Amino acid sequence: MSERARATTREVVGAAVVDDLARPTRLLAARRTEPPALAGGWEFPGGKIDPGETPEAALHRELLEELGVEVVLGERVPGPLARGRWPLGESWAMTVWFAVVSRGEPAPIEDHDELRWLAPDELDAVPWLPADLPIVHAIAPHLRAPLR
Ligand SMILES: Nc1nc2c([nH]c(=O)n2[C@H]2C[C@H](O)[C@@H](COP(=O)(O)OP(=O)(O)OP(=O)(O)O)O2)c(=O)[nH]1
Repeated sequence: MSERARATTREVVGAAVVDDLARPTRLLAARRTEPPALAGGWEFPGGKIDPGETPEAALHRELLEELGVEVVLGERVPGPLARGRWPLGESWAMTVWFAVVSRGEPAPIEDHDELRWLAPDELDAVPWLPADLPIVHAIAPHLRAPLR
């Protein structure tokens, strides 16, 4: 990453929403509706941090706006950049937390048109945004096969 890109890195937060923080068996994926270049790609719900907002507050706000849920945040999914963030192209970086829903039922209210709970063997079943693939692969070993 160039010095210029580093100087202008924009901060994004995302949630790896799972069914259970202690024994996760499913990961929630959300399909974007915009912008056109990203529409149809699957991602971690979340978004940009507003000025003056903490990353955690931004994530709670985004999940309420986008999915209509309150969550409890767990550990971060540590990425390769400073402060454990994940690169999103040249000029964006995303911090990702495991999260579990504490109130409400996730629905594609804003910015998404479909949600899917993915079991470990379904993680590759949706076309993730390219930058998200390494994050999905980092999460995969944490997911256990659901009890049937
Ligand atoms: N939220 C989210 N954004 C991602 C992911 N992967 C990825 O490349 N991105 C990109 C897409 C966008 O360029 C940027 C985040 O923007 P966003 O559109 O989600 O942010 P926002 O909800 O605050 O949007 P807005 O208010 O500016 O419209 O990061 C991901 O997993 N989750």
